[in-house]
Amino acid sequence: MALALWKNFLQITMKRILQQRRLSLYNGAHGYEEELIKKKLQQFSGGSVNLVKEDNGIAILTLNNPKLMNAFTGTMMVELQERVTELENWKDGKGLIIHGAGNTFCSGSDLNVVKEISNSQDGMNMCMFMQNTLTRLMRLPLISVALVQGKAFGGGAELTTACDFRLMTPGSEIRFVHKRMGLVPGWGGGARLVRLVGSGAALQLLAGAERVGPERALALGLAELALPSADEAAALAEARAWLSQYTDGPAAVVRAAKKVVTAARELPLEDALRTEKDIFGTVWGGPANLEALVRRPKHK
Ligand SMILES: CCC(=O)SCCNC(=O)CCNC(=O)[C@H](O)C(C)(C)COP(=O)(O)OP(=O)(O)OC[C@H]1O[C@@H](n2cnc3c(N)ncnc32)[C@H](O)[C@@H]1OP(=O)(O)O
Repeated sequence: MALALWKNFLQITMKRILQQRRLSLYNGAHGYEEELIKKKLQQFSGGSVNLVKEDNGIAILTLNNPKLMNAFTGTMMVELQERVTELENWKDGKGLIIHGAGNTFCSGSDLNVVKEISNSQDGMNMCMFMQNTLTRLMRLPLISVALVQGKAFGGGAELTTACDFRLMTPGSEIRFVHKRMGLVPGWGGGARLVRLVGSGAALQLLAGAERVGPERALALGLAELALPSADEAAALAEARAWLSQYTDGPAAVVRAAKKVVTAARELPLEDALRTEKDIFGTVWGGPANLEALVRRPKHK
């Protein structure tokens, strides 16, 4: 009995590791040393990344380091990876809202950490670590929203681009300040920004380190909605209500919709079509489909 349980545990663990490898970009073959960089990042503690999974299938992920405008310390980078793993294993999940504590989003990586890992090996490993995490975040079968309150700067701006949607409160700003720090995006925010706003606008935002408020973000297609409330709790309630219109309904169907879009966004057409066929097979004749066939709703 104990042996069977142990074997089952090993199988589940192996499956999980393999799934994470598939969803990640970098492994040892790319010179990436995950354990090394995690050990290094653990040396720079402070703040936390908190996750609350609600019964309605929406999770709230809070970047919590308000003393430093929610800048990412080393331990927060590691915690973000852990929270993403938790979300990958949340089979009832449908939506995700990422926001910052203290009514501001995130001021990027903690500059104290940046200084300590400014050598090339640590920098490359940190870059691959964060790209892996944000790629897995982007590929979650959850509809994700960055609720931008206050400032989303540097790595914080990059994080917003790993979400499906960005909602901005009055007075908030997304700003790729990297150039002013002698940098370019390295957490995948450059590649994602070009796909969101096109190469011309992306170049202006990166090379000009331009401030993007709600109005301009809407015009660029960088944000989907300017929320009316600047108040922290009210804005979160508005974001939850906005997201609910898309997460309403059975988890299997909402998750399948996100998977179809992820495949179409990332794969060449023929591969995307085949993947779409496979995902279609998971809902065709499923409980929601059969129930709808009985109900025969009119889509007026
Ligand atoms: C991946 C690449 C990257 O992310 S590179 C990092 C890019 N980020 C930055 O350079 C942000 C630098 N910070 C700022 O420009 C300002 O602090 C901003 C965010 C505009 C906020 O200004 P303001 O509202 O006046 O607050 P403040 O400057 O007094 O900040 C409060 C305390 O927080 C700190 N803080 C802020 N951001 C960071 C950061 N990224 N790393 C470390 N500390 C940060 C400030 O230094 C300040 O701390 P203290 O009160 O002076 O001890």
